[in-house]
Amino acid sequence: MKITDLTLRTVDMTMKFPFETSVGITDTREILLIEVTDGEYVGYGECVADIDPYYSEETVETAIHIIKDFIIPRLKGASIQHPSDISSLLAPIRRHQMAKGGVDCALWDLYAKQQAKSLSEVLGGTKTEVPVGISIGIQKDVETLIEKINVYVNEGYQKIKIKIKPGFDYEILKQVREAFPAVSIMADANSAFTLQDLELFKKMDTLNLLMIEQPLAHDDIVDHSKLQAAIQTPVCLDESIHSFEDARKAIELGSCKTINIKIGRVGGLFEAKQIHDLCAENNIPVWCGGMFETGIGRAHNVAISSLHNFSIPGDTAPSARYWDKDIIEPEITMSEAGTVAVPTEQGIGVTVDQTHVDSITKRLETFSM
Ligand SMILES: O=C(O)CCC(=O)c1ccccc1C(=O)O
Ligand SMILES: [Mg+2]
Repeated sequence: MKITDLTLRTVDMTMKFPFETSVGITDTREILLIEVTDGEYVGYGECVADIDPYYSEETVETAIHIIKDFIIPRLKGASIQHPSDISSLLAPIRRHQMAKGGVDCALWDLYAKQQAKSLSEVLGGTKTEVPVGISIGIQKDVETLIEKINVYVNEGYQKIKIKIKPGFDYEILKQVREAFPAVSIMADANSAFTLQDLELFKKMDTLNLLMIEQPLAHDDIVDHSKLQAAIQTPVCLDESIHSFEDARKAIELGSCKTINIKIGRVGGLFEAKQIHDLCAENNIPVWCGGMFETGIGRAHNVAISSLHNFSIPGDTAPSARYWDKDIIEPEITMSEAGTVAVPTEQGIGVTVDQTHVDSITKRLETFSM
């Protein structure tokens, strides 16, 4: 692969509404974008790190540091034949998955464009559209939550994910289930509970939830295996899984029955595909999580979701979910049936609105490769 330049760009974007999880509230984001070019094509990636270290130890600042001071020097000295080489090239850099993931995605997009293929095709995707779920932040009361769910169900979303935390948990989910007996409903705790809450999870176990996502500590697979043994509802791991090896161990321990694969959390598309394949071999369905991405990150999420074992609707809501104006055109839209089309154009299949991106750019630095 020919690469001539790599550009790091951060853009300031304000979400349509503050989004609360058990970790905190997100309303404005400084988002790190990675652009790689060979002089003819440009590949785009998005680093999903926040500006602060409360959800993840990585931040925009740490990612810029790791990319500038360690990843770029390794890329400069390497001969990359295929983007699947990047994962092993960057393996000596310990962790920093989100920094690696942004660069990895940009290089996969560039490669697909050089091959005149869609990213989905290069990854081995088989679907022409993917089912879409929606993630709903913690609301001020259950009435507000039910009102929002009613709107989203009517818009066609195929999975309703409800953020929970201590005090906004079983009773809320019970009333939601009573209001929507047939809707596919899941809960995401973002590690807000412990095994001391086992009785609470046994009560949730009566609500026919699709899954309970990351109920326990962000770095745990042992307590999750004890919880999964005690309840029928599938446990889904998100924050606990940073790599293929984490997934292998979690499966071996019985810590989960499904995995939320986030490209950025696991270090890029190759690792995400490896985890997808491992789960398929173990009859464990997967789905693609979201991190409030721009259309660039969402386009990567749609591409990876086209692989066959991404059989559960992902958090792949369209551009209008979070942004008054996305940085791509056309924006990602959802059909009335609750699906997003998998682009057939080259690479990620979306065009960056360069005028708009330039107008919201906060930081910009280009490195020759
Ligand atoms: O981007 C989306 O639509 C999903 C957002 C979401 O749920 C989320 C957003 C930020 C951090 C963690 C999570 C999560 O899935 O746990
Ligand atoms: Mg989650």
